[in-house]
Formats: sequence, C-alpha cells, structure tokens
Amino acid sequence: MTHPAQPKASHFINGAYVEDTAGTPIPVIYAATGEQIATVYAATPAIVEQALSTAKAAQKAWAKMTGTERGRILRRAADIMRERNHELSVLETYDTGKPLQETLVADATSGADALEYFGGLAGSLTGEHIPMGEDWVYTVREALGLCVGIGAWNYPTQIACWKGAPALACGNSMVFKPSETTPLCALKVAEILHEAGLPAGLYNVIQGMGEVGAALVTDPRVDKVSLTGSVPTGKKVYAAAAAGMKHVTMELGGKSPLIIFDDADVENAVGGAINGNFYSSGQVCSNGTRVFVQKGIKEKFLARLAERTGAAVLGDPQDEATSFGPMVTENQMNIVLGYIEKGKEEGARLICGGKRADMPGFFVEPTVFADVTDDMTIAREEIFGPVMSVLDFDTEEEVIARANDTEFGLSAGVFTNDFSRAHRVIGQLEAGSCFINSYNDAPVEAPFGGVKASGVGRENSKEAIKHFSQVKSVYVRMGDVEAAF
Ligand SMILES: NC(=O)C1=CN([C@@H]2O[C@H](COP(=O)(O)OP(=O)(O)OC[C@H]3O[C@@H](n4cnc5c(N)ncnc54)[C@H](O)[C@@H]3O)[C@@H](O)[C@H]2O)C=CC1
Ligand SMILES: CCCCCC(=O)O
Repeated sequence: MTHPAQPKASHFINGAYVEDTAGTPIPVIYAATGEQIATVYAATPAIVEQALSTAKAAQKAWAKMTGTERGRILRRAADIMRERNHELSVLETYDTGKPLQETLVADATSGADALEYFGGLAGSLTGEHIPMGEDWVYTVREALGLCVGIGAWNYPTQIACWKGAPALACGNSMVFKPSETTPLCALKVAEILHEAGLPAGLYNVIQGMGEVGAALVTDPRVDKVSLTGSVPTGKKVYAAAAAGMKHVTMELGGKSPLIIFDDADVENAVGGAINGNFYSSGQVCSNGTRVFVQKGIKEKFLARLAERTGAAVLGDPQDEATSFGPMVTENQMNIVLGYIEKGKEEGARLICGGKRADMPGFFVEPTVFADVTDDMTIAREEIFGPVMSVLDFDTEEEVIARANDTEFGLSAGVFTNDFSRAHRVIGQLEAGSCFINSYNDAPVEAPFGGVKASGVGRENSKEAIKHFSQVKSVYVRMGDVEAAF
C-alpha cells in the first residue's frame, strides 16, 4: 500500500514529474513513528543536466514577459496553495514531523504569502530616469538568469517559495534542491506553479545530498545561488559560488539573544521565549535560544515558564490537538540529547524537560536550563532543538556586550515596557531580524536574514528584489561627442 506522502516521482523538471531510479535512494522517514513513508532518488548527473539545461532555455522568454504577466501567474499559484492548504499542511507534517496545528498556519500559508507578495511587486520592477542637463541616463532592472535554490529541512514549503517567488518575479528561472531530509513539499510547489500557468522549465525541483547541491552551485550556467542551511555549509557554498563570480544569498544559522528586562510583562516574555525556543520543536534558525533575564524578574519568569512549558501537548503531529512534535530525524534527536547532557555536565540548572520523551518517534521534551554561563556549550553552539538556555544579567551595558559576543547575528529580541530602552538596546544588537515585545514574526513584507556568520543578503520584502535582479544604466548623449583629439 503506497503511503499518501509518496510523490509521483522524485523530481519535477520541465513541467512534469520525472523519475530516475538510477540515483541513490533517499528514504523518507516520518519523525512521529520512525516508519519509512516514501522513497525518492537523488538526482543523477543526467537529471542535474536536464534541470539546468531546461531552466537555462526557458528563462529568456520568461524575462521578456511583462512583470504584470509574470505576477499574474504567481498570484494564481498563491490562490491554489491556499485552496489546497490542508493537503499541503498534512504533507509538511509528514515531511518534517511538525504538528498540523503549526503547519496549517505557518508553512504553505507563508509560501502563498510570498507568491502573492512578489506577484504583486513584479509589475513595478522599473528603472529610473536621471536627467543630465541635455543628456540623460535611464536604468533597467534586469533578471540575473538561472538561479539555484538550496533548502534546509525545517520549513521545506516556505523555503521553496521564499526563494522561488522573488526569483520568478524578477524574470529568472530556478532549479531548487530541497534538503534530502525533507524532499516532499517542494515538489508540490513546482506542481502548483505549473498548474497556475508557469511555463515549463522555469521552476524545477531535483533531489539529492550535498554533492548534488555542489554540482548545481558550480555549474557555469548558474548566475545566482540562494542557500538556507548551516554556517559550515554556507561557507562551502559561498566559496564555490564566489569561484564562479555568482550572486549569493546566505540564510544560515544562529544563536540569537532574547533579552528580558525587570519591567517586562512576564506573561508576554514567557510567550516570546516559548515562541523563540519551542515552535517547530525548536528547529528554527532565528530562535532566541540565549534568554538573558534581568535578575529581578528571573525566578518569577522561570516559574511561569515551567508552568506553561508543562502544558505542551506532545503527541501525533497529525492530530490538531498536538502542540509539540518530534525532531525531524533520529540523528537530530541524538544531537539535541547530546547537548542536553552537555548542559547537565557543565553545571546548568535543569528547570524542566531534559530527556527523550517516553513515546514512539523522535520526541525530545521541551527543555529549559537556568544559571547558564556564557562559556557553556549550550550558550555558544546552535542546538537546533527545544533547548532554552536562560542566563541572568544585571545591567543594560553588560547584557548588550554579552548578547553580541557570538559569531552569529541572525536575530535578537527585547522585552521591556520602556520603549526608549527597547529601541536603544535593539539598535546596538548585532542581528538582522529583530523583535521588540515579540519573537519570530516573519511576515513576507519584512526583510529576513542575518549579519556576521548568520548570512548575506535578505529574503522577503522589497530587499529580495535586489538579490534576484541587477541594474543596467544607460547614458544617452543628445549632442555631439567632445573628445581630446
Ligand atoms: N537563516 C535561515 O533562514 C535558516 C537557517 N537554517 C539553518 O540550517 C541548518 C539546519 O538545516 P540543515 O538542512 O541541516 O543544513 P545543512 O547545512 O546540513 O544543509 C542545508 C542544505 O545544503 C545542502 N548542502 C550540503 N552541503 C552542500 C554543498 N557542499 N554544496 C551545496 N549544497 C550543500 C544540503 O543538501 C541541504 O539541502 C541550521 O544551521 C539552521 O540554523 C535553517 C532554516 C532557516
Ligand atoms: C520565524 C520563522 C522563519 C523561518 C526561518 C527558518 O526557516 O527557520
């Protein structure tokens, strides 16, 4: 009996599903049970070539269409995604293990928002006229050409759309490789774009591990690489893209600070900490996993946090009553359990959680450590799981210095009722995506991305247009040319 999550084929190329079982089989394991629910096959060199050559061939005609014509197709795709949201959310849950309670409101909907938003912008991607006395200059915003998107495993639908929508809006074509851990959802994005009227070849999805990603990144026909992944992978991919002078966007890891001052609303601060550590079972790049709590509010905060964390419902992710799901893989679960043991060894105070949940699947209990010090491993390294490190502080100056003392710079949050302090502090934090009295809001209208080791460039908002297009300037001389001889 074929599981409903099993796709028609492993790849989507030139407007159709394509299979090539000569590739390395990639088992798709449902994180809630450990059962294999599907199999896809890594792209062979022939599949890679088919995807790249198709995308290259299709791009020029697409760029010649008007932005309004391109945008109409993207907006139609957004409508289809919303019509099929439940089906897509169930698949996202099978792909990632994230609770349906989450995927119904945070994955295909976010992807549809991106398609709608960039579909709306596409018709306004114009240049400008610059008067130069008798002469003048005009600029033209041009497509980059053939773009490669490479995804991480935590938000497969969203990432496929956050990269594909601006790329297509600007007149590019794309070959997208999802993470080998979550290969299912991007195929539906490609299918829906085609159903919405996207010409064949413009958005292709192929499967595979890092080596397939590397083959895409280094191909001379590729003009742009957009990666969502870890910092180590980002450094490798950035270097490979640089060798070919390609445009890049790097959406990488983080170990972001969430600062809670004595005057903060405790209930909201606890809610922000929960959103910033336990949503998607903690598998969110921008998570505020270093929670700095001013000493005056610390014990009240910890007590309330423990109470509310105890209300998490661990269970079947396909049951909408479940609010906390498993880790995406057994390997990720073991990585997280290793960090938890490290936290205990290094002397952090366990407030709640701290072990694998006693149930099938790759469940780790939502875990909170207190009395964490800056030098502890769980305060320095990205865990990418449900482990919150609570550190305490005395003064504003002290906490800003400590919050910035990291190679990362993805996000930062501040909870306080003193708005002068909120803006003063957030202005000094080295981070790209920040929050005041909130955490992990990611509307498509706002730029998303990091500084320092957390990345280069921004996804979403009008900023993304700059990363998927380039400007040509044309100087027009109306009179004679003057020359020295
Ligand atoms: N900044 C952001 O928006 C986000 C960042 N992330 C980060 O991603 C990481 C977790 O996701 P993972 O999939 O485990 O990351 P990963 O770095 O292991 O893999 C990411 C992608 O890169 C591909 N890849 C690996 N080596 C490659 C190479 N040499 N050339 C080309 N492609 C290659 C993988 O196949 C995968 O598709 C965490 O560090 C997390 O912080 C995750 C989601 C969002
Ligand atoms: C706050 C949610 C944004 C999604 C970033 C990620 O893919 O981890």
